[in-house]
Amino acid sequence: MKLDFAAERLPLNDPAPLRPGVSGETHRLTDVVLCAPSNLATVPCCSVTRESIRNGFSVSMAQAMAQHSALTRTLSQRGVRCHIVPAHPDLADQCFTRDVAVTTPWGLVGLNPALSHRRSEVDQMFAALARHGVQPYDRVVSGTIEGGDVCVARPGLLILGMSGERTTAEGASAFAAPFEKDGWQVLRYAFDPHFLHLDTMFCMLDQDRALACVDVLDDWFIEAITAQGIELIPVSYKASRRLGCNILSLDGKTILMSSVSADEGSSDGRSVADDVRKAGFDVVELDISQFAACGGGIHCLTMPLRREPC
Ligand SMILES: NC(=[NH2+])NCCC[C@H](N)C(=O)O
Repeated sequence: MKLDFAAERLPLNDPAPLRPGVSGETHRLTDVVLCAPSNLATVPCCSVTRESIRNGFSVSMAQAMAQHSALTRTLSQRGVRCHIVPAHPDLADQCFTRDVAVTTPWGLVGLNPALSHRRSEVDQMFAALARHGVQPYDRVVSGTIEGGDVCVARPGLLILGMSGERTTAEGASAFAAPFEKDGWQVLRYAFDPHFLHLDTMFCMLDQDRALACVDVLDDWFIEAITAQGIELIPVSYKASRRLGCNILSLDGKTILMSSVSADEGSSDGRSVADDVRKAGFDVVELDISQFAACGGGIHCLTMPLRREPC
């Protein structure tokens, strides 16, 4: 079934149009924005994709479309409304909707991607949203910032990654301003551009637990997170490179994650999914190998538009 952007959910005369709002990464997800990978290609703009190219990988469009459909179907089956942005032929990374906008407690904020080939993705998403009455609340125009570096962890705590290449200190500050004004604590984490985005190394599972690639995260960051009462479930570097850390929490209980197998780099012969299951979560594993080879996982493929409570 082809899902048009919000078509069935947001009739023009809808008395209660969708109000974007997210105040925590693990509140119940009701609405999410995706974009089909119709034009997915290996752009050598991150370390993982460059490795794929070196290894002779090229995208199988049939597999990418099938994997993305399975993701959309899984979300729909779990009661999440999927809003699909039309794919533009010039935008090879457009399926990674996470990076171009972030929903905050006050509404949708357009970001300022660092890479020129990703900049117009913001306009594409906003045009699709506008056709259904959803308007952005703000847009970052100073510095650069990409959504993979933004973790609205839980009410009162915002975590921002800054590699200096994708997200700069200036972009992070511009995004953080309304949070700081509202009294949120903002944790800024600077790391090497090799790791691309914060969400390749750190993702919230529920209010008090997160997956974390402790091998590569700085000690001070691990301590700062732990001091927040957030327990870390470790993910190996190899598994996080396969986007094993890059998960989507549907409600703090159900986790959509990649089926990275144990021999692709998990500790003690267990997969990351095994560890998350053991911690008591309901895990749904999906094959996203085509996207992982292009540097993005399930967190990158999904841009939450509303979570409740928000
Ligand atoms: N949130 C993320 N980690 N997104 C991954 C984006 C991957 C994409 N190839 C890029 O380099 O921009």
